[in-house]
Amino acid sequence: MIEAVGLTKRYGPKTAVHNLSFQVRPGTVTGFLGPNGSGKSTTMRMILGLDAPTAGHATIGGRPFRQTPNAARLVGALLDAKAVHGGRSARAHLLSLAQLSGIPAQRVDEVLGVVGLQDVAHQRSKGFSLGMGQRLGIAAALLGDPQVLLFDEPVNGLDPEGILWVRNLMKQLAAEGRTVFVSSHLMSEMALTAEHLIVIGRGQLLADMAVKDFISANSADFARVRTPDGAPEQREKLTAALVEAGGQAAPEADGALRVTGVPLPRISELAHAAGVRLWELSPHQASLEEAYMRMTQGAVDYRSTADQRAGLQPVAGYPPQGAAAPQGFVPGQPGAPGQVPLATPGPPPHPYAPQDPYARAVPVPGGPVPPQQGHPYGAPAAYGAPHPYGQQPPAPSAPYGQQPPSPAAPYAPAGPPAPPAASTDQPVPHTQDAR
Ligand SMILES: Nc1ncnc2c1ncn2[C@@H]1O[C@H](COP(=O)(O)OP(=O)(O)OP(=O)(O)O)[C@@H](O)[C@H]1O
Repeated sequence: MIEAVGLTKRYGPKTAVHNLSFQVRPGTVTGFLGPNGSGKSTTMRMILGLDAPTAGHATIGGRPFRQTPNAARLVGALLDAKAVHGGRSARAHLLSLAQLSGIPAQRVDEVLGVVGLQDVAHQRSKGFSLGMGQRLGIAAALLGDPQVLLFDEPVNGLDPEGILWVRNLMKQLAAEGRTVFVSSHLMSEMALTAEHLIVIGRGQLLADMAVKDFISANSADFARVRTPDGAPEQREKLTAALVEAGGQAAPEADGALRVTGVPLPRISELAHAAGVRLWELSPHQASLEEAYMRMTQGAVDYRSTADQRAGLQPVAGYPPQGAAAPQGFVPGQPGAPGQVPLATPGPPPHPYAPQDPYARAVPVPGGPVPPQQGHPYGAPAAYGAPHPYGQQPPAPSAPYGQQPPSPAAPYAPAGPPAPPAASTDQPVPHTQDAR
């Protein structure tokens, strides 16, 4: 388990993290969310002993990282995919990490296969693309078969197949009882991956709760109701009945009604009583993205403005920015675990456009998991389409990826170095993790 208690970090006048307390428990994927500059990386660095807190402390398994014997073997982390010696091959990089922690070379080849880099294992990492670098960083994090894993933006730069693979990897690692703490800006991905969320804004805790609770606490569900086209009087009749019943009915662009404040069965009864036929009556739940946007509106430091010269306009359907924006965060009021410090009581007005394009991204904890495809982490067989290797500069690192061999998974003595892989245009498959 990871625990932060009153964690605070100041850089001169800048308070990056303020009085942050939370726990990350084993067995579930915990998402770490927050706007740019909110302090996620700083928090992870303090957990890993890379930055000293100004106040408070963080522990992993009950001890500060730096005071844990062989701490580097307890934790695997991907913090900065660029922190790697670009002149080394992927295999040499992992081998050096493994040797520092007494991990057999065989494990290096295993994790190279797990992340789908086996065919480029002997290429210098400075020629790796962003996504390949991420894969190398994930390989380093897995190297020691650690019980605690921290990933800072692990899907950054990955192709769709890679994103799916990382999603299944995180879930599988958590299902094995490990502690998995992962930051991401991809809300739809977090909704599919994490069961629990820790959300921060301007260094302070905004929420510490289950994904489903976070969504229901920060969004307003609604029903879409559609009466027959070409019969506006039907819609008006129903609107009047809904309002009389205490609900709200707002017209949508396509002629449907967005109804709040009246449960679905009651809408049906009201329509029946008014003699109004319905073409549609469907429930809609807000997405994690909507809930997140609503909560963090007041804690966003960096906002875009419309480019007047280019004639660009803000994206339709997104909430107004500035003073009129819904305020989900009260500056100066640190949140308590599980607390949602909304500035205004009750569900705030829905800031989004009538359509709800994200409704299907709503997480269903305990719901169906994408099908496994022969890989313990559910990775599809292929790394992806033929990859333009060597297009991008840097590659990753994960200084804490090392761990001792598990007693249950004895490693064979290191064998001779694998021969350089033949060049291929074929997708590179992930292989099974032989732990
Ligand atoms: N070494 C440093 N010196 C001074 N300020 C720093 C330092 N590291 C981080 N900060 C500041 O602390 C704040 C939090 O930064 P941090 O990188 O932790 O945010 P983040 O949530 O990870 O952001 P992002 O989502 O953009 O990666 C920022 O304002 C940043 O400028």
